[in-house]
Amino acid sequence: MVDFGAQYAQLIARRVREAHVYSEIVPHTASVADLLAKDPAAIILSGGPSSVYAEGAPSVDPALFTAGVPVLGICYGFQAMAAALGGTVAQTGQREYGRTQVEVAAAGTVLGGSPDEQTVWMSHGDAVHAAPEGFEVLATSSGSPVAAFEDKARRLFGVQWHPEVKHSPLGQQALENFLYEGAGLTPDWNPGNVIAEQVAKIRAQVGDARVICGLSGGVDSSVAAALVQRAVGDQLTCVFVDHGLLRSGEAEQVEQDFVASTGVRLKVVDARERFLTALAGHTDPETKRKIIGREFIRVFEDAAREVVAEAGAQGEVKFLVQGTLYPDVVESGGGEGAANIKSHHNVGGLPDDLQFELVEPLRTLFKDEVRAVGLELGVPEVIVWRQPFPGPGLGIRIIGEVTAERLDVLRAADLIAREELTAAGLDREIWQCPVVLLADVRSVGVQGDGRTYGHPVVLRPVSSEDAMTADWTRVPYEVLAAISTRITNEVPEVNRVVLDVTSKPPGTIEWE
Ligand SMILES: Nc1ncnc2c1ncn2[C@@H]1O[C@H](COP(=O)(O)OP(=O)(O)OP(=O)(O)O)[C@@H](O)[C@H]1O
Ligand SMILES: O=c1[nH]c(=O)c2[nH+]cn([C@@H]3O[C@H](COP(=O)(O)O)[C@@H](O)[C@H]3O)c2[nH]1
Ligand SMILES: NC(=O)CC[C@H](N)C(=O)O
Ligand SMILES: [Mg+2]
Repeated sequence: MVDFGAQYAQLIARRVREAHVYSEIVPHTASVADLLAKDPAAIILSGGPSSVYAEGAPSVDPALFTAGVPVLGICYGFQAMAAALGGTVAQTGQREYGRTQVEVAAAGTVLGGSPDEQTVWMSHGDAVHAAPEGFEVLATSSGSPVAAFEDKARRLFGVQWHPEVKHSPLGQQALENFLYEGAGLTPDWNPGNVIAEQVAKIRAQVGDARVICGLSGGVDSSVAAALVQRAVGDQLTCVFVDHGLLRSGEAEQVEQDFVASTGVRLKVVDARERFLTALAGHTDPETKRKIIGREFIRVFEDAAREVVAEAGAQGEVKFLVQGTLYPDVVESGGGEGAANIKSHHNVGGLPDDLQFELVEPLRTLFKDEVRAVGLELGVPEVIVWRQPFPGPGLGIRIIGEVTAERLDVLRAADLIAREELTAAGLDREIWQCPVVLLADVRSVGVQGDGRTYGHPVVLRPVSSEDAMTADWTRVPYEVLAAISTRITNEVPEVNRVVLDVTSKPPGTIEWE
């Protein structure tokens, strides 16, 4: 898989794993000779943020297409293939983000088994206007005159959409068509045991040193902690930071669920003052994220010193375990040439003077893979199926400055939304439902015959498999009504509840 700076690079690699074919990711800067030296049975060109016709945009050496290796281009990779072989790529003026219908004129190889029309997930502004000579156009959409093509003789294939995302229902089938039919591969590779592999790696990295783990009680850090515990046992101390940006009841719940079920040593740090002070006066989302990332590390440093002192030992804790997943890395701009969408506190938000060596056994995985590992490790279902909650917490759900009063307002509204969604039995169906306080926006209302001038909150229920793409959840009207009524009745500062009906892309899940 050649990575052109795709948000979805690991996702493609992962879908190939699911198809029982081994895959490796290489940066687009690798030469054709380097690529061919790996003796690939097939090559996939990923999407990416550039426009092929822009100056300095990564291009594909046409020699790649005469090497006799089957190639599938996806989005940018599709456009780059078209441009390299003499087709035309330009802006259509009609951008396509999210759910899109494509008309399938001919199934060809990759679209084998497709109906005449299929739903796909798109994310592009450029389009292929004319396919290169020798290519058959397989599909079109309203914004993509050429949405898929192939040259069967040369075994070159391309699609404008993203078959690797779950929101393209026939996407996996298209990838498998390419791998099995287009490239003639046999699905005979099996993922090595992630657990055994990671346990061995952790032991090799850590040796007999002391380790701390940032534990939020969420899925990722719980599974990471369980892996590290299996690897190095009681060399591990978990550190839970109460930064004041947590939801109602969260700190208590973490102590209860996690410690009770795992017996891991847990240190709880009350850092509420520290975070609030550091965040005072800041409104820019990236600034807030970086402050939060920095403060987390400063708290971990203090905690590490205490862990050593409490054990009556000498020296320092060198290793910090984090439950970092691949989406955190790529959204922070950590993929090969990938754009920085938002700096996740645990990756892009880390301070430059970080002294810890990181232990991140889940760094190339996605949430659903992590859940599977968690279940296999015996992590309890209440934890494995917990909805994600971002490390920066309510700090990135208050649009504007974060203050203690605003946090109280948001916590109250968030608790009501969670209670009603749980009562309606929607917890598994909904991936997560951020409640966002538009703290600098006010609107006029009337309550008890009096005028109010309060704040709106936004409900952002989304469904997703891995947070890379998402759609807004069609929550039944009665449930929305119950949430709205309760919030406006019970939270005096809020006089309006609105629903976010944006998919990802173009939106992200969190507002900041
Ligand atoms: N309150 C916290 N205290 C200590 N560490 C934290 C806290 N919040 C987040 N972290 C660290 O940051 C990492 C990333 O946070 P993130 O929210 O992505 O993962 P998670 O909380 O473990 O899982 P989930 O995505 O299910 O919420 C965590 O795995 C954990 O190591
Ligand atoms: O630990 C985290 N630290 C962060 O800085 C962060 N930002 C977003 N998220 C979570 O990541 C997923 C994707 O979020 P977005 O669509 O908003 O980018 C969603 O599940 C978000 O809740 C974070 N998690
Ligand atoms: N997701 C992509 O690969 C996008 C390709 C290109 N940047 C476009 O907008 O068309
Ligand atoms: Mg979390």
